[in-house]
Amino acid sequence: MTEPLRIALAGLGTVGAGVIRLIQTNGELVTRRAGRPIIITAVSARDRAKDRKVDLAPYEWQDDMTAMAHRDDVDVVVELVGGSDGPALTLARAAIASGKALVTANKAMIAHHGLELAGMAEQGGVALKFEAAVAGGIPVVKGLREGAAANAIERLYGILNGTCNYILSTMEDTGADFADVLKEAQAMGFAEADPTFDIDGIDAGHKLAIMASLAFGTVLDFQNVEATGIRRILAADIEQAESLGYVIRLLGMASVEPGGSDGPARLFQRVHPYLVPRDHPLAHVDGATNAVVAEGDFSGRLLFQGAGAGDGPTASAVVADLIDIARGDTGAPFSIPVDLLDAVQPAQTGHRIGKAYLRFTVADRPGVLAELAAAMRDAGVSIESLIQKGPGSDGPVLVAMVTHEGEEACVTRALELLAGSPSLAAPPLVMHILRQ
Ligand SMILES: NC(=O)c1ccc[n+]([C@@H]2O[C@H](COP(=O)([O-])OP(=O)(O)OC[C@H]3O[C@@H](n4cnc5c(N)ncnc54)[C@H](O)[C@@H]3O)[C@@H](O)[C@H]2O)c1
Ligand SMILES: N[C@@H](CCO)C(=O)O
Ligand code: NA
Repeated sequence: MTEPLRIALAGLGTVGAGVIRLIQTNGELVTRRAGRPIIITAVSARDRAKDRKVDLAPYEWQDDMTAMAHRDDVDVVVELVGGSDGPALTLARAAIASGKALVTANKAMIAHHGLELAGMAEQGGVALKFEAAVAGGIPVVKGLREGAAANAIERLYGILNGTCNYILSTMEDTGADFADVLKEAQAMGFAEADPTFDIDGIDAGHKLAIMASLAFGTVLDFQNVEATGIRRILAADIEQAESLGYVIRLLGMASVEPGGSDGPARLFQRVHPYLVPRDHPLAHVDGATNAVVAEGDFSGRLLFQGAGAGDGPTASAVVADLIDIARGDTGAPFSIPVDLLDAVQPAQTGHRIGKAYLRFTVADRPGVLAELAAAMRDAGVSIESLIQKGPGSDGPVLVAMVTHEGEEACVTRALELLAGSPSLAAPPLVMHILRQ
């Protein structure tokens, strides 16, 4: 029999326990596909006594997880601890430095330190794999790195955070407000340890930055992802978007803008709540599901959809990476060797053309609509449709507008003109509209 691939598992929470369950359940199938057995030699987590509903008896327990990086009976370290820095990063560096392959589900660590780790892995001739880090069980890293590798990717976008999608689609179905549904989403177990990472778009930003590097061959640049989350979305926004023919989804969106005579190419990366036309496939992605669209110049539109989180789907991605390693894949983790990735500046967004949804919370008195309209006129924003919805008493009313296509800078200018106006009872909300 061929030599087994021996792995050490650090972190036995949702994903770690899922990996053990998968290997115990599908071991034979995994061996046949990998061409050799994948066996767990050692495991490590914070609390040895905890009941994880999986049998840990066959594996050696190791209190010091970093020591797993130095064991002679380990070929691959699987990091399922989490956190961009701290023990996860220490372990990852130690594992690669001592010639082990590394598999991780840790998008925060890869978004912050992925290129450093990939550079170390390339130099050491070992694999670094992170399929589980981006959209959980959906094989989107493989999709971009392998399946779509022959294409220039023109645009990449998608629903990258299950918690936010669950919140938005539940608000849509039930009319409930954000705060109530957030509590439900946390109880579902998808939310990050710090749920602000989910609802402020940071988690989606981690995933977008990783995918953008894979898709465009650019230096991974999480710091320049422009991220806005979903905290300020009201049930009324969802209702008004619906009456205008849209649903609201938190999307990550990335593209490379060609340089031309204006200078070198630039990388656009944005996480933002978008209005998605009801006939677009992403409008039908509900609950905690993720979906990624990659537009290749030869492949056309590719849509990857499935569970972006949860023990089973995420374990499926981790073990798929282990199977690749067992088969001998030690290719560049980001598809192109780190030294050859293009270093690009972040895009300027003011000149981007698109439609926007603007929501104003205004005092219910004469002249307010005229004031909004005048600001739009003076900033060169053309309004396609407008809905006014009020409480029917003296309270503030909501005015929602969809603009015609125009430069984002014009919308920004209109909001500047209205800043500080006593007519506004709350800061306006702007959402972009997805271009088909
Ligand atoms: N849960 C999901 O659905 C999901 C999906 C995709 C990616 N991920 C990523 O997978 C990783 C693990 O997520 P999870 O949901 O399984 O987390 P979890 O909190 O359920 O488990 C974390 C595990 O790491 C251990 N751990 C934490 N800090 C430690 C320390 N200092 N020393 C030793 N052990 C320590 C804990 O004891 C626990 O066993 C994270 O990077 C997460 O972002 C999770
Ligand atoms: N918190 C993440 C987990 C999967 O990465 C989500 O809600 O999508
Ligand atoms: Na994935």
